[in-house]
Amino acid sequence: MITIKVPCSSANIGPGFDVVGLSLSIWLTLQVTTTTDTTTTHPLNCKITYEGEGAAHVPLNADANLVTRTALYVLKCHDQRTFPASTHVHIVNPIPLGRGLGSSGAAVVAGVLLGNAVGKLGLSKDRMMDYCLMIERHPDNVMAAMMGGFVGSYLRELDPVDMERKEIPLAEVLPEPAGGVDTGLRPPEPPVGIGHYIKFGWAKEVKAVAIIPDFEVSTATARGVLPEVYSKKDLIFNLQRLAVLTTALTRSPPDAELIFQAMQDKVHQPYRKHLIPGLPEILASVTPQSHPGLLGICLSGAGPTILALAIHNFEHIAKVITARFKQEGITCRYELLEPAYEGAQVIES
Ligand SMILES: Nc1ncnc2c1ncn2[C@@H]1O[C@H](COP(=O)(O)OP(=O)(O)O)[C@@H](O)[C@H]1O
Ligand SMILES: N[C@@H](CCOP(=O)(O)O)C(=O)O
Repeated sequence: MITIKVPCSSANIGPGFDVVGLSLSIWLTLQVTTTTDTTTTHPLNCKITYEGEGAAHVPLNADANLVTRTALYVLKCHDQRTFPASTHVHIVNPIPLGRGLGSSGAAVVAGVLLGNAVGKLGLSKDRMMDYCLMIERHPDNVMAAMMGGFVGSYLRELDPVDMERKEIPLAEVLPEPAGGVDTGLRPPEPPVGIGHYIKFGWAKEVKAVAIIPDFEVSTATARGVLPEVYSKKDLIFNLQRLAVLTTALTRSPPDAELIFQAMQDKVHQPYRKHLIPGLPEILASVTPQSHPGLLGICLSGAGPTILALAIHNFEHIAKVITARFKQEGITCRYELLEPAYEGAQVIES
């Protein structure tokens, strides 16, 4: 059996829009075996079973499910048109979908690892990132999920030929489901070295409380409300804070006042407030002064999850934010999470 484990992630951490990501301790797991049911043949040789978040609507056909569709992309780039005969992929997914905890990033990373493993391709993690970035085109979630921990990344400026390949419409990279029928087309291979990253340190006592509302915000929708251009003032506001934040979160004991201010943002959160009722009030009212133990608070990824970084008082902080959402008629659950330092793993047994 091959087991593939990929952590969820929280992108942005306030000012680091599309730049920083923190992998966290909720794990998407794939169990890959050979199916014993030889009476049924599955399209593209792949039987999918699924349990966990979104089980009622996540597709179970290999050319539609994001995990196996991604794996097929990697396989087809290596002239393997299907999964090896009788592949069975059992997906266990505790990452809530569309909540800003990087479920799609984890699915893409898991899919690339799956393609690499079943196709026996021997790709490095760095090369696999290129495949991930052809599909999820902001690096923060996929980089953190693959590499683990608190990660900063940038996309290299590509030469015009590579840029053309990288900008190929997503529909050509991941063609629409063809009902198990192979279109015969070889998909575009990624340029080499699209994304580059560095792992920051992390003060061990800092934990992440994720307050997860019971509604979804698709990342595509939440990117659609952002402006095309920003003022110099707002850009400098974020850059100043991000420069301080990445080191402030490594220091022990953490400086709550410094971190709280360094987690302020003017690039994405203000524009997303219409998608998340109560967001500005929550971000402004939960502070280290009002809630000892709190270090900083932000929208997790594109939301609607709120991420509170804290060193103690976790339950109280979660309950206060949950109560504020309740005033808006929104119910929440919360999880106390730790960084997933090791990132994505493939275990063969
Ligand atoms: N394990 C999975 N298997 C299949 N599809 C998934 C999985 N995880 C996420 N997805 C797809 O990704 C979508 C959510 O992506 P997105 O809107 O980017 O939100 P998130 O913030 O959770 O990444 C889901 O609606 C689903 O289509
Ligand atoms: N930088 C992206 C991150 C999206 O994260 P997700 O977990 O909501 O998919 C953005 O803010 O759009």
